[in-house]
Formats: sequence, structure tokens, C-alpha cells
Amino acid sequence: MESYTVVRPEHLNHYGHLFGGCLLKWVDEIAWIAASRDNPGCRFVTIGMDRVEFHRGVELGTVLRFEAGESCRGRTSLTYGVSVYADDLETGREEPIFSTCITFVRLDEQGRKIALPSAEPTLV
Ligand SMILES: CCCCCCCCCCCCCCCC(=O)SCCNC(=O)CCNC(=O)[C@H](O)C(C)(C)COP(=O)(O)OP(=O)(O)OC[C@H]1O[C@@H](n2cnc3c(N)ncnc32)[C@H](O)[C@@H]1OP(=O)(O)O
Repeated sequence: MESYTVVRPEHLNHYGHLFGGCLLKWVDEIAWIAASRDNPGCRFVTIGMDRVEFHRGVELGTVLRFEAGESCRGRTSLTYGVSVYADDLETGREEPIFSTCITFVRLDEQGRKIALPSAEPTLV
């Protein structure tokens, strides 16, 4: 799944760059939407996020492109890889700025973990 957002003033930290917490929120939300759309009827909660590293500051007005896709499926959990790119609207080029993997667990109505709809676990 692909999604875009633009970095606005309310997303900046006190140094004037994108606040990392905002990026993590977007990444979690977009991966959750992708998992929920790919698995209709399933309720997912986030259980874990892989290594988080910010190697590049992101400026006000930057257009961010998010790419999320399933990378691994277990019994009750599935993992989505999310990559984030900064688009340069002047040149049309884009630069990778962040990536991580997020794991979700399927819950039933009572909040207990339950098996995913598909039969066999797969690993990448
Ligand atoms: C949801 C409703 C929305 C309503 C519409 C509004 C939407 C608006 C916008 C949405 C925005 C985004 C939303 C995001 C979703 C939250 O942010 S949810 C909030 C944060 N998350 C939580 O509160 C979950 C808290 N955790 C728990 O309740 C329990 O850990 C759980 C989920 C019931 C699991 O129970 P557990 O005994 O800890 O699980 P355990 O057996 O150890 O592991 C279960 C599976 O997870 C795997 N696992 C365990 N630890 C890890 C780890 N660290 N890393 C990777 N995998 C792991 C295990 O390998 C296992 O996998 P399988 O082999 O079964 O496939």
C-alpha cells in the first residue's frame, strides 16, 4: 500500500525538523491500515516495531511517500515492512529516509490473540 503526507508546522520538533514521534505514528498507522485492508474483518494491535534509526532530518513542506507491505506471517501475528521516502517536487527525485518492520497480532472481540485466517505460517 502506498500513502503520502506533507510535513506541516505542527509536525516539527523545537529544532525545526520533523519530530520522530510523528513519523513513528504515521508508520504504525499506515502499516495497520495496510494489514487491516489485506485481512478484512481482522482486528489488529501493534506488538512490536523493529530497530528505529533517524539518519536524516526532514524539512518543513517535505512530501513523504510511505510504502507498506506484508513481509512475514505467523500463527497469530503478521509483520509489515514500511519504507518512507522524501519526494523532491522540484526534481521529481526521492530519497529514502526511514524504514522499519512492524508486527501486529490479531485479537478477538474479547481482546485475546487468535489465529490468522490463512492456514500456514510463512517466513521471508
Ligand atoms: C485496533 C482497533 C482500532 C480501531 C479503529 C481506529 C483506528 C485508528 C488508527 C489506527 C492507528 C494504528 C493502530 C495500531 C494499533 C495500536 O497501536 S494498538 C496499541 C498498542 N498495542 C497494544 O496495546 C497491544 C498490547 N499487547 C497485548 O495485549 C498482548 O501482547 C497481545 C497482543 C494480546 C499478545 O499477547 P502475548 O501473550 O504478549 O503474545 P505472544 O504469544 O507472546 O505473541 C503473539 C505473537 O506475537 C509475536 N511477537 C511477540 N512479541 C513480538 C515482538 N516483540 N516482535 C514481533 N513479534 C512478536 C509472537 O511471535 C507471536 O506470533 P505468532 O507465532 O503467534 O504468529
